[in-house]
Formats: sequence, structure tokens, C-alpha cells
Amino acid sequence: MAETVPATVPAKRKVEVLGSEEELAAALAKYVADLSDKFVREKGLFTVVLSGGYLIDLLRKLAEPPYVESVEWSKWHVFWLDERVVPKTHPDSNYKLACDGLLSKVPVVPENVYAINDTLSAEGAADDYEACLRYLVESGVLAPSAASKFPKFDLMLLGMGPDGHVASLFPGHPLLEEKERWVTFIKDSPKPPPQRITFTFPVINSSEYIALVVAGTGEVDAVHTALGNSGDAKKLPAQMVTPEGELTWFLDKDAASKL
Ligand SMILES: O=C1O[C@H](COP(=O)(O)O)[C@@H](O)[C@H](O)[C@H]1O
Repeated sequence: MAETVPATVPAKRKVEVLGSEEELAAALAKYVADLSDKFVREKGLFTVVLSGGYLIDLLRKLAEPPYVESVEWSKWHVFWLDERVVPKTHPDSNYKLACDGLLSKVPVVPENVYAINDTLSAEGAADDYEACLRYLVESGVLAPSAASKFPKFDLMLLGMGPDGHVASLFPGHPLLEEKERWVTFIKDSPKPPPQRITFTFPVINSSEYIALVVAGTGEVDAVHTALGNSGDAKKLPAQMVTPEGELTWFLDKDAASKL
């Protein structure tokens, strides 16, 4: 049973607390499928950005009935919010995680799956992915945000680490302040592997919809800092997620247990 936390949240931020991990997975699948229907109806395609981590397992119900048949998978354009600089076959690869957990089980069009180039250095892969996004803006697959001029994705699906990081944007790291680049790289990630590429906050915050998804007990303190009245003045990367559109936190009972 979903409970919407009333709190003093801004109008464009919602917090959905689900009774269990299973209910969270069901709510998330419906949310993604509904947005897919909306954008496919409105503009004929759906641009969706995936993260790594346990988010992918929480998307598992999209590969089951009714969604495996009802979602217009051929209209999906799939991107990665961040990627580790490892081969696509490596267990640390966010691409591999998403393929194994979701994309290989649904009829997405391979040409519409924009993996990060795993043959390049971190710098090279970030430049290459940004160039790919710029080409997709020119060709009309992505639209620029009228407000920010950064590309505007329909939906970004974010996880959050116990330290409050999102994408590969870690607390206290200078990359949090990046204002120009669309995609950048990090070589000193505090969470292994150290070399990664990541979307920047200006791109993340140009999104139409963002779901920030947290389950289990591992991130309760970060959830409390981000959403509760913890009195903690420090700003977590997750608190810097303030999209032009709508942000929904999807939490299970455990993740919300300190709210
Ligand atoms: O390293 C990463 O961590 C975050 C959070 O992962 P989780 O396992 O705590 O869910 C993830 O969103 C990001 O894509 C990944 O590269």
C-alpha cells in the first residue's frame, strides 16, 4: 500500500513510501510504463536514463506481464546516467547489469540503446558520450530544455548510495559544481571502480521526470538527511536533484524508517 508523505515538500517533489520491496518494484514498473505511454502518445518516443546498482533489480516487473507486452519498447531510447570505465562484459559494468536484468528480456531496438564506449579512456568516453547526445539533439531524438539549453530527458531513474551519492557524483567532489559539461569523468571515485563517466547536474536537473529509488536499510541515514528533519546542514548530492519537471522519491518501508 503506497503512502504519500505529506511533509513540507515542494509542489514538484513527491515521496512515495511502499510497504515492501515487492510493492516498490510494482509501483515503479507502473510509474515507468505510464510515463512511457504518455511520451509515446505525445511525441512518438520515450527517452529513459538508467543507473546501475540495485535499481535494475527493482525494474524487474517491467519484463513481466502485463508490461512486457503492453509497453511500446520499440519507441524507447535508453541511456546511462553513469558508467564505470570497464569492458561491457565486466561484472562492474552498468550496461551489463541493465542488459542482464532488463534490456535482454524486452524488445528494445538495439540501435536505440546508447551504451558508453568501453574502448576509450575515461576522458575519451565522456567526450564521446557527450558528442552522441549532441548529435541526438541535432537529429531531434532529444530536445534541449528551453530553460537551461541542456538536453531534456523524459525520465531519469536514479539510485542513491549510503553516502547520498547519485550517478557518479559523490559528496564533496568538485564535479558537483560542474556547470558547462553534459557528461564528465571521475578518476578518484571513492566507491570502486575509481574511473567512471557521469552525467552532470545541469543535465540531470533539466529532466522532465526523475525517480529516486531507495530500498532496504543501507541508505536510511542518507534518506533521513535528504528528506527528514535531521538538522544536518550538509548537502548530499541527492539533495541537489531538483529537476525542472517532477521528482518522485520511491522508498520502501525500511528505507523510510527514520522519516
Ligand atoms: O556506483 C553506483 O552507485 C549508485 C547507487 O548504487 P546502489 O547499489 O547503492 O543502488 C548507482 O545509482 C550508480 O549508477 C552506480 O554507478
